[in-house]
Amino acid sequence: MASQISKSLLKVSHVSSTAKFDTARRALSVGAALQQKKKSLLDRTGKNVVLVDGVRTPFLVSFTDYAKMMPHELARHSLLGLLQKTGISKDLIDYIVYGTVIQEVKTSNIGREAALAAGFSDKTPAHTVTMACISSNRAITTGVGMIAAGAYDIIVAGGVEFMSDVPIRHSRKMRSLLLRLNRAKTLAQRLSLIASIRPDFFAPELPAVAEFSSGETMGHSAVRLAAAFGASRQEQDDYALRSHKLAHEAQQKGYFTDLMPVKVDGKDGVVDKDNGIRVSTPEQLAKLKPAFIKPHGTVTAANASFLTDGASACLVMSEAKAKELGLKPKAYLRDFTYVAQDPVDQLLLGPAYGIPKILDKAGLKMSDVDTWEIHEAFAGQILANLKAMDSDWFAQTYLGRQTKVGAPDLDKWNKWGGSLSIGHPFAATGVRLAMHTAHRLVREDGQFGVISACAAGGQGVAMILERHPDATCN
Ligand SMILES: CC(=O)SCCNC(=O)CCNC(=O)[C@H](O)C(C)(C)COP(=O)(O)OP(=O)(O)OC[C@H]1O[C@@H](n2cnc3c(N)ncnc32)[C@H](O)[C@@H]1OP(=O)(O)O
Repeated sequence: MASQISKSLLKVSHVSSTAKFDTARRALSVGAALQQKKKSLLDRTGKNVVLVDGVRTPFLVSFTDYAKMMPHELARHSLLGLLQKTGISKDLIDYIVYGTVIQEVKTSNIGREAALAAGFSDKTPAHTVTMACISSNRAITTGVGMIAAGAYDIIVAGGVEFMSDVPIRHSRKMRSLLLRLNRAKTLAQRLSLIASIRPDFFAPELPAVAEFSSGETMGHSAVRLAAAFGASRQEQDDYALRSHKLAHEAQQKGYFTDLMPVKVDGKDGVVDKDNGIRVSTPEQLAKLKPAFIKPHGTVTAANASFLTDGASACLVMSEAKAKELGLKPKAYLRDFTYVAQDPVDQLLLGPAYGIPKILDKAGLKMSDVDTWEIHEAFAGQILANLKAMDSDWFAQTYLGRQTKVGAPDLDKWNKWGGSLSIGHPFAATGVRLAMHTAHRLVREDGQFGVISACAAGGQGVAMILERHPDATCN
């Protein structure tokens, strides 16, 4: 199994640079229309909900060019970028659903603050969702639900994450003291409280990218998961290298058409590229020390997703509404499901549960899927999910199936890189997955794309997008 994956990875990085993309480009250049090879999927909503288009800011390694901004400002850029790209008037937007994971305390409903900052009417409601790394998937599917319920017609969904500035709290002892100090009625009470301060009160509480119920960091969990499924350090490094190579190639070819440049105050020019894509050599990767469990852990800074700043936004409505407005949708949002499992030993296995569930629900086979866009939290997590899906034991023990789900075709898997290379601003990633799916379906002349991601809390999402006949990859 291990060597099969490694061979496939090598094959993918070779194939991606040659015949397939050239064929896709030729097809595009002659304006080839969608040739549906398979039956269209059933519309479950009665509204034929479509993803009209979506954008994102460039994803930047934290503490780089966005470092002095606030998260709602970054989110504002994505909202304005979406209006600019689609040409839709902001007055037509009925509702905004926006994701974030690590909340800036001053802007707890960041969707609302970002909308106001972007000049949306104060009559446009907005709420913020949080579901860890799948928060913007949750925002999109909340929008689908609102449209299906007939509550609204036109929804903006998206997400932002800003790891360059996260809330750091005083210790519990200090917080308690400060709150009591605030309520003290006399000078004597105040002085007595101040006199009770001890040095350990000053130790701050730093946020960790960790699971609340177990206290374990995501990275630590990924090391254990990779070990449980026998994903070696070499395999993880190979996968990470593949991700960076494919992202670099896609970036060079100008495929990231969902990017909207950001002008950062006080800086010359604009930020117009993701800055975490870094193709290294296998030797450089092999030299890196374990990042989480020392000295034997297999997860390093290079085979883990890095802390990222970024925001995204997309436009969702019924197909009829898009037609009425003269908009050309990119994809149908055909189906979705959420899964949840043991947050300790199966924290990052969302795709292994979500993918078979959504395919069964939609009546599709693995071979019907033309593009896979799967969130890469860690290379070891991706390999563990692939191995779980290709295991009869996993299928029988955990999925209640007689036989394994099977291994997806890696020639169709994350062909423009993924979160390991492009970056992973937690709540913004879902829209990036959706837009890469929609655009790849056009470039690769496919019909169905599957998105899946794991999330803290042991949860996960899987979605099916179907290419829209009017779709372009711009
Ligand atoms: C559901 C979910 O999505 S869960 C996932 C949630 N995400 C996470 O948990 C984020 C995980 N990532 C992290 O916490 C951090 O990125 C870490 C801890 C892995 C690494 O952080 P840092 O140590 O600050 O990384 P840093 O960028 O300094 O890299 C460390 C070293 O690796 C090197 N390095 C990093 N990437 C690469 C690469 N692709 N190729 C070669 N070298 C690399 C750096 O150059 C650096 O080398 P140096 O020490 O000689 O300067």
